[in-house]
Amino acid sequence: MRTGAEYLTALKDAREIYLDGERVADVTDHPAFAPIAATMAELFDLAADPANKMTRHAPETGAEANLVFTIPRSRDDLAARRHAIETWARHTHGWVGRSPDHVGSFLAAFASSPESFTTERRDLSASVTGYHRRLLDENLYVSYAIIPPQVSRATTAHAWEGDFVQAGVVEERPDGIVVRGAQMLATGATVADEIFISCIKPLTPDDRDFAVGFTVPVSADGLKLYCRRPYATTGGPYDYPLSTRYDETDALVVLDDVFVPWERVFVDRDVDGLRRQFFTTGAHVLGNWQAQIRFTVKLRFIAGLAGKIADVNGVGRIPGVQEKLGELAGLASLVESAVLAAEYRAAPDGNGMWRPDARAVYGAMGLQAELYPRVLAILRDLAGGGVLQLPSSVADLHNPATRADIDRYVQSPGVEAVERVKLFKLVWDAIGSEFAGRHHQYEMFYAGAPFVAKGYAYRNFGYGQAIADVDAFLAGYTDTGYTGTGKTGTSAA
Ligand SMILES: Cc1cc2nc3c(=O)[nH]c(=O)nc-3n(C[C@H](O)[C@H](O)[C@H](O)COP(=O)(O)OP(=O)(O)OC[C@H]3O[C@@H](n4cnc5c(N)ncnc54)[C@H](O)[C@@H]3O)c2cc1C
Repeated sequence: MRTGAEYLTALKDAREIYLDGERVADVTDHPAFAPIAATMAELFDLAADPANKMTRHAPETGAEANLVFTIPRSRDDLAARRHAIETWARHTHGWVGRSPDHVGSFLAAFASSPESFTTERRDLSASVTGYHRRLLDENLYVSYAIIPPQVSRATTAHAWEGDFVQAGVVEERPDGIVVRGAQMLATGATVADEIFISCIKPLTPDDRDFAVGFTVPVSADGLKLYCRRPYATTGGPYDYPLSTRYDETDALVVLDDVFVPWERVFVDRDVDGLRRQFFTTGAHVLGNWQAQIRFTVKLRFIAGLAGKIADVNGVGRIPGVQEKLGELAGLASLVESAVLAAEYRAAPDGNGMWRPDARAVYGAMGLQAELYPRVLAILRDLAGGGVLQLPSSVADLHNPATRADIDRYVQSPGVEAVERVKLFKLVWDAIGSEFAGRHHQYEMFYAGAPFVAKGYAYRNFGYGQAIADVDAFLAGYTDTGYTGTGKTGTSAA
């Protein structure tokens, strides 16, 4: 199994990353990227340690592989997968959204359904299964960019001014395709091995050239990453304990005529193929189950922060405060329950891949855009001004001239200043720093805009059965009395 050190060595390649108008020479020693690269390396080391039970035999390769990249073929496999995902998520307390298990889950599900990548025009099934074997063998970190750049949402790319703003095929060669254009928003790509580029937003037949799915090494010729402002450099670990460790960085991916060989192409100018890729294969539900497992861990951590603030501030016994903590506990438990319900109601699909229950996964995902802001609001409410009644940085604790005042005025019963300041700086990094603001946006948008996430919940709820139950009830009486035919008490299976 690939170790963290091996992963870090592999990042020292010719990747073209731009930050503040300059090209980044080496992500592993750049202050904006080295911390998250180190965190990802820790994840690979965790997976490689047999004590963590994160590997299992993969029939596709005949060797031990990282469990999070394998195809779940039984209920036990799903349970083991959840444990492995939790092990990684607990390491970052849920603050790293795009750890390698996210896109890895999509890729595993793709490979479970090779026929979804076969059309009369082209058979790309061997590309998908071959790439999955590489993922298992090489333990790769793949990130993705599957959303068109936010140019206009009034139309799709074919109607935009300028050719190939969204990534599309400009040329076909005997050995592959040449891709030009951009795609958003590749979280983690700066420190990934490879990027999966595709489009999950619905396209029209006129967008055929943009209907692609393929992987490229981050160091591919012509591939550029334009990063947003980094947060890892905001301050030190005491002042910004989350920013300095877990800033995944987000980047716009630009492809300047990047050549992609056929063995890396999964969907080639096939609008329906994109839907099959994400939905017929079960990739979307398996990948987003990972996201909800990770979210569960983060919510428990936030609940822990809230409970600790209440303790330190001496308000934990007040019924009104317990009500707020109770609401937070309820929200966290709801998501955890959805994760477990998805596993409990999982079933094998036609290819024998066990799919987490879509209603449970999408039910939680559909609520996330309201749930996360509510969770933050409760934490803000409990924190009060404590997150601002803080020294500007740890330097004030190190200066004897200021330390005495901080020791005297920024403490709580049984909690020395250095510990109280530490806690409240952590809380600020969760609710108020730029890192926190990005996380707020992330949880609302990572699976699509809120209206999109609710669309999944709507379509997978089983409204047909729910409406049929109401119809059956309505049929049980008329304006003259009971008909005797109405069934009550039916419920969706
Ligand atoms: C921090 C962060 C990390 C991300 N990481 C990744 C990643 O790793 N990989 C990746 O591929 N993507 C990633 N994304 C991108 C994410 O998938 C998109 O943000 C998401 O799909 C929504 O698209 P959009 O941002 O273009 O919003 P838009 O589609 O432009 O929507 C923005 C808003 O416009 C309104 N709106 C637009 N269209 C409609 C409509 N038809 N009906 C009703 N209202 C509408 C809604 O208010 C909507 O919320 C990330 C996003 C964020 C914020």
